[in-house]
Order: sequence, then structure tokens, then C-alpha cells
Amino acid sequence: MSVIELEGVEQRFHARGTPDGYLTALKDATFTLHSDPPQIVSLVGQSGSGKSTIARNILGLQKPTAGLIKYDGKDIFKLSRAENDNYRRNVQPVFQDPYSIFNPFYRVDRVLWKAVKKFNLTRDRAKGLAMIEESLNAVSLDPANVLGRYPHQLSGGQRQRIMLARIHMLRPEFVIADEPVSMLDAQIRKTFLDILLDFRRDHGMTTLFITHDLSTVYYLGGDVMVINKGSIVERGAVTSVMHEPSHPYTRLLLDSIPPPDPDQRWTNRIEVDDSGDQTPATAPQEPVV
Ligand SMILES: Nc1ncnc2c1ncn2[C@@H]1O[C@H](COP(=O)(O)OP(=O)(O)OP(=O)(O)O)[C@@H](O)[C@H]1O
Repeated sequence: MSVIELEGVEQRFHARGTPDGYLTALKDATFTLHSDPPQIVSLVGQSGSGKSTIARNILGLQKPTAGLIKYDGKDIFKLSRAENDNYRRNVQPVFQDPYSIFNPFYRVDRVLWKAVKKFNLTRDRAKGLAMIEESLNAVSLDPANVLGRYPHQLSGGQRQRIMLARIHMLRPEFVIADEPVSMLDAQIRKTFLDILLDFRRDHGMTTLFITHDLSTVYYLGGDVMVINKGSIVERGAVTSVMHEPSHPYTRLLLDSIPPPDPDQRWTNRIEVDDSGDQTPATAPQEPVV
């Protein structure tokens, strides 16, 4: 079992126009994420509340100005090279805009082949291709339909699912998902959330799911943390936090959205048809590494 622990994490940025020249984006953030049992923990808060800062801190993209982030008891900013490689494999991001991850000049295959190579999944091309195809199928993408295409030839939902296929190949312990569905329509959004739920059930992945959308939090279930102006003000099971919020800010947040109607909750899985919405791939389907 692995654990990510945040202990008193603070993130300050230089900022003009503030009394002391700083903006405190995150204050005393303290929480844990466990890989066993796998869990979905949503982090919800308004724009500017510090959600992405937490994601960037955990992913090691931004070193906090105070406090510690530990992986299995070790400061993630002081890991040995081997430990750091292990951390990077086991803590994978999904961002809001997958387009920025893709190089527009390369076929999307490259993102998947790079993962095979970087994390040494196999040296055998045929096995690598089999892994890629299996992972694309696992996220409801038809390999014949997406391999060989360039990023602009795929929809936003397909690009996001390529990132999920990459995660499926790597089987990390933790997924840090920063507003991954906010640019997707309702149908694709649901498909994406179902895949994350499948990953937890089938592959034991724990997800920190960052969102400002409470209906998404309801759908995912699990735990929710509420963040307000850089402080985590509440954490608990989604049902109890949503029905009996203990912090005034959570009540305010809940009051600011229309109450979810349980009868309208998504219950049935939607099969996505990827066949009709794209131009055919003309490029040969060779791996680009
Ligand atoms: N690199 C930076 N330099 C200065 N200020 C920053 C930097 N990154 C974030 N901030 C500020 O820190 C605060 C928290 O930002 P953050 O991106 O974490 O919020 P958020 O909750 O993810 O917002 P959103 O939902 O709009 O993405 C904001 O006031 C933001 O302007």
C-alpha cells in the first residue's frame, strides 16, 4: 500500500498590490491519499481557491513554500533518482486540456509509445502495440480509428481518452485529475467518469479529482474535500458532506447550485460511437517513438 501525505502545505506567490507582496494560494493543506483500499477523493472549490496549486504540488511541478508532501513517508522533493522514477510512474496526471500535451506535428500514437519506452513496459514492438491496443479498447476507443491520426483529427473527448489509455497502460497507484471533464459535453463526461470508476474497481487506482462541479462529485461518490481561499475547510463522505455540511462555506457552495435531482442521476452507461465524427486517417499506422 502507498500513501501520499500533505502536511501543512503552504504555497505563496509573489503578487503586486497585496500588503506584503505575496498571495497565499494554499494554507496549511493537510490530508492523505491511500492506494489501498483505492479511493476517489474529489477536491471541490471555486475558481482561484487553490485546487490546481495542490495538483501541481503533488505532481512535483511546484515546490511548496512550506510544509511537506510525502510518498510512502519520504519527501517527494528529496527522492533518489530511482525513487523519483517510481513516483512519476505511480502518480499520473490528467489535465483539463489534453491538447497541450500533444505535439501537433506528431501522430497521437507517439504519446502512447513514449510511455512504453519511458517506463520500459516492453522492448518488443508487437507486444507494445498489443498493449496500446488493449488500453485503447479499455477506454472505448477503436485502435483502428485513432492510431495514425494527428491530434487535431480527434475530438476533445477522444484526446482525453488517449490520456486515459496511457494511464491504463501504466497502471499507476494514483491519478491526479485536474478539471479533466470541464471541456467535455455531458455524454463524454460521463464516459470519462465511468472509466475512472472502472480503473478504481479493476486496477485499484486512487484518484484525486479536482472540479468545481458538484454534480460530478455526486456521481463519483467517495470522499470530498472542500477548499475555500486556499484552506481545506471540510472533508468527508460525499453523501454526508453534501447533506449535512458542517462548514458555512460548504453550505454557501451548495446553496449556489441548483439542488441535484436524484431521479435525473446518470445511471446507464453510454456507449460512445467514435466511427462517424472524424475524418479518416490517411497516415500509415507506424509507431512513432
Ligand atoms: N504561478 C503563479 N503565480 C502567481 N499566482 C498564482 C500562480 N499560480 C496560481 N496563482 C494564484 O493562486 C491562486 C490559486 O490558483 P489555482 O490555479 O490553484 O486555483 P484553482 O482553484 O485551480 O482555480 P481554477 O478553478 O480557476 O483553475 C489564484 O489566485 C491564482 O491567481
